Amino acid sequence: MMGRSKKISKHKLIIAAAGSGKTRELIKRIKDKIKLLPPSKHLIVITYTNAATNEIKERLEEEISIPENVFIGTIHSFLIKYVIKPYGKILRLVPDEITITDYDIKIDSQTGNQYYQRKNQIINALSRKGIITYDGVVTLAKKILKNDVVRARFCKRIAYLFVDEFQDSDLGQFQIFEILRKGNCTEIVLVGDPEQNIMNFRKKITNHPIVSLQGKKTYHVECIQNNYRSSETIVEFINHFHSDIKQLYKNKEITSKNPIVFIESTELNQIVRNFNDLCTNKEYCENKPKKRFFLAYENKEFDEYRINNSGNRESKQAFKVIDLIMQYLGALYNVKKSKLINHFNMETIEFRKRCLNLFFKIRSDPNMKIEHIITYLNSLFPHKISPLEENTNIQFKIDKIVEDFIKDIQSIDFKKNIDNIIDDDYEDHFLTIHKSKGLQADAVLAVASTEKELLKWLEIDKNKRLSDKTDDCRLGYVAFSRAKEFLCIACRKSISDSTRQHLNNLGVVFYSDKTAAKKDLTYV
Ligand SMILES: Nc1ncnc2c1ncn2[C@@H]1O[C@H](COP(=O)(O)OP(=O)(O)OP(=O)(O)O)[C@@H](O)[C@H]1O
Repeated sequence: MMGRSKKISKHKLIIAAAGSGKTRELIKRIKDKIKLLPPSKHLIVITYTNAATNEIKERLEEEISIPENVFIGTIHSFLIKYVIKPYGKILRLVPDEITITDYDIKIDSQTGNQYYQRKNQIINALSRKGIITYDGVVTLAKKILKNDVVRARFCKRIAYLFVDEFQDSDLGQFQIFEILRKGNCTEIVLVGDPEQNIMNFRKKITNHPIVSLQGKKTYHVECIQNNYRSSETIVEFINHFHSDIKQLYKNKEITSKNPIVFIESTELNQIVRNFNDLCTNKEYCENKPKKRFFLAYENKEFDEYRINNSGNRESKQAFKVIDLIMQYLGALYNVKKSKLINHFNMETIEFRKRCLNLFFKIRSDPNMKIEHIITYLNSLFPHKISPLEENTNIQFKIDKIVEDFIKDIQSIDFKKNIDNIIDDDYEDHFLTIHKSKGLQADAVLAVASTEKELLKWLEIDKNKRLSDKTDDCRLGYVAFSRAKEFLCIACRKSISDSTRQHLNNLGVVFYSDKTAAKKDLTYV
C-alpha cells in the first residue's frame, strides 16, 4: 500500500498472468485513452509480433474506428516511423534511401562487451550506407534520440504509450520507453507476465525490468488476478509456479475437475497414445477435448510420432471413419492415403468436411448407384475419376472399389461412431512451447526431454525461478497454462522417486498402461 504522502505514478505496470485476458484489458484501456487523445498527439501501442498487432487492430476496429494518430505495431516499425524516417536524414545518420533488412549479424569467437562493440561497429557502418538491420533499428534510434532537440520533439508528440508482452522487451527497447518516461510528456502502460518471459535466448537479461520495476516508484504496479482460461484444478496447479500472482479461477463455465496426469511411459508413441486415450476416458477427462496441443521444448521431440503417423496423426478412435474413407479415396485416385490431402491441395479441415459430406451422402440412400457416387466424388474433389474410362479393366476396378466402399460405409455402427464422425474440427497441434505462447487448447500434453528439464518446469522456489537464466522454469509455466480443461505431463527419461514424490505433492496423478489394465477401463 502506498503511504498518503507518496504520489502514485501515472505510469502503470500491469502484471497479468496466463489466461487473465490481457488483450481485453489492454483494448479497454486503449479505448479510454483514445477518447482523451488530442489530434496533435499520438497514442502508440507496441506489440511483440505482427499477429498480435493484427489481433489488437481487429478487436479495436470491432468497437471503434482507429484514428490516424493511433499507431499499433512492433517496436521496430514504431521506431522507423517516428524516429529514423523523420530525423535520421536531418541528422545525416542515414542517407536518402534506406533499406530495412531482417538480416541478423552473427559474430563468432568474441564474447561480452567485445561482441557488442564489434556488432555495433558493423551496424553503424551499414546504416551509414542506408542498410538498417533488425538489430540496428533500436541502436540507430537510440543514437538519433541522443540529440536533445529531436528527443524533446519525439517525446512531446507521444501522449500515450502502451506496451503489450512487456516481459519480452529487451534492454535496448526498454531504454526507448525510459526516454519517453523521462521526457515527461507521455503516460505509459506496460502489460506483461514475468513468468512468461521466455525470449531471453535473444539477449540475456538477468533482472528483467518487469521484475525490477516492481520494487520502484516510477511505475504504479497493478495485478490482474483472474484466470478466465482454465479449470479450477489447472489454475490451482499453475499457481504453484507463479512467482508474483495467485490467480483466481473465474471461468465458471469450465466445471470439469479433471486431474493433472503424469503419463509414466518414456516412449513417445506410447505417451501420445496414452494421452489420446485419456482424452476419451471420462474417468480422467470429462469432456472430450477438441483442440489438443502437443508441446515440447523442441519441435523434433514429436518427429518420431509424426513420421510414423503422417496423414493419421489424430487419435485412432476419432478418425476411424475418416480413415476408412481415406483408404478408399487412396485406392480410387491411386494415391497413397497419407498423400491425399496434398494431392487435392486442400486444408485438412476442408478435406475432412468433404469426407463427411461423402459419408452422409452414401448413408442417405442405401440404394445409390455406383455412377452417382462417382459423379458426386468428381464434384467433391478437384481431380476426376472418369466413369467413362476406356480401359474396361480399370473401369471394372473402380466399380468394384466403389461397391465395397458403399458396403463398408453402410455397415458402420452409426450410433457408436457418430460422436467421432461429427468431430470434424478435432485439431492436433504439435508446437514448441515458444510457439504456443498466447494460444490455448482444451487439452495439453507437455513432454520434457529429461528429468532435469522436468524438474525445472516443476520448480516452486520463487528465487530459483527468478534466477533461471535458461528460461526452463518459465517454459514449463507457459506450457501448463495453455490448457483449458485437461493437462498431461510426461518425460522421455525415467524419473526418480523424489521427482515422483514432488509430482505427488503437487496433486498430480500417475497413469500408465498398467493403471489402465488394473482398472479394466473401457474407452469411449
Ligand atoms: N473478462 C473476461 N471475461 C470472460 N472471459 C474472458 C475475459 N477476458 C478473457 N476471457 C477469455 O479467457 C481466455 C484467456 O484470455 P486471453 O487469451 O486474452 O488471456 P491472456 O492474458 O492473453 O493469456 P496468456 O498470457 O496466457 O496468453 C480467452 O478465451 C478469453 O476469451
